Amino acid sequence: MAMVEIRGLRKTYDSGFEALKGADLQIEEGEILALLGPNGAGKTTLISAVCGITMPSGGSIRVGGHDVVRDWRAARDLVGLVPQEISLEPFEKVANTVRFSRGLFGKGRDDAMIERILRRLSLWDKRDSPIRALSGGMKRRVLIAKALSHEPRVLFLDEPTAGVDVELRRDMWDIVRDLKRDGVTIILTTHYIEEAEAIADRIGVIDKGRILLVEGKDNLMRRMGRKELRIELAAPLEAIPEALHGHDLTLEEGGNVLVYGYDSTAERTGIGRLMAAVAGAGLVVRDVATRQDSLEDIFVGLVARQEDAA
Ligand SMILES: Nc1ncnc2c1ncn2[C@@H]1O[C@H](COP(=O)(O)OP(=O)(O)OP(=O)(O)O)[C@@H](O)[C@H]1O
Repeated sequence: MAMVEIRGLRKTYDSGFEALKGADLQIEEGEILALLGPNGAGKTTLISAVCGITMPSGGSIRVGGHDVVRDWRAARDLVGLVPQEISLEPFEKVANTVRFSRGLFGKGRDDAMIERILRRLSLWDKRDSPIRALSGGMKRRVLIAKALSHEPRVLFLDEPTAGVDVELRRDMWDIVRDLKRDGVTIILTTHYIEEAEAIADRIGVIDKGRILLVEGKDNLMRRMGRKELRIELAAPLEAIPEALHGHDLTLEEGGNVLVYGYDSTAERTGIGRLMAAVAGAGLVVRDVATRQDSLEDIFVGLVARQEDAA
């Protein structure tokens, strides 16, 4: 059974704006899913619907088998949310605010548990500091601690690293990986392809209220990863010589580089034939390099294709 099961999810806001247009998504227990999409794609709306903050207009959502509308209390119990915006009580102390969050879920006081969470997030030394005395990075950690305070099985992180520096971003990634090791299912939204590439098991791409694709990260890169062979020439060419016209080539960098696009998973890439033809045409090769599409290229391609189809 999937830990989170979203079927045909629609959300039309009171303004009449359709933020989700029938989204389907299944998230397995213990995986890290990165939901990638541009501004306004519907990421926050989707998370809010799963967490019971936004009422869906149609479709269904189950968490751990519990319907988030009919059986909201059981569903909500399983879910922790780290919101995008930092909203914390400035004068409250770190440990108290986390303890309070746990209480909101009707869970009994458990100081050992709170200590474990604070230690894991390197907040233990700050437990008696008022929130306002913390750095931005520490505040983000407090948000995570609060979300973990009732021991959820599923954690949503809404753009956890928006606007944070590289070091803190890497810290966040370590925290997320650590939680996964404990078996927590993690869904994070992000604008950063680098982030999805670094920590996700699977990647979902959402745009204009629709999930365009969900696929294993490695698979996605392999399936869609076109490769390029770049042949640097000793002398620039004005045009591609006739002898090479049968190959799928373009001339770049002022005629100094011949670029050959190929599918690296194909049985025959055509590289051997091409290199023989290049030598046969009397061209002197200075260097050869290959380049693979990044997730960024794939993502841009997907969104553009959807726009073409609309
Ligand atoms: N309460 C609301 N009333 C009307 N429209 C809304 C409301 N909340 C969000 N929207 C609209 O729904 C669309 C999706 O918003 P959402 O916040 O889910 O996107 P997002 O993918 O999280 O974007 P971002 O990356 O900018 O956070 C946007 O066009 C937004 O303006």
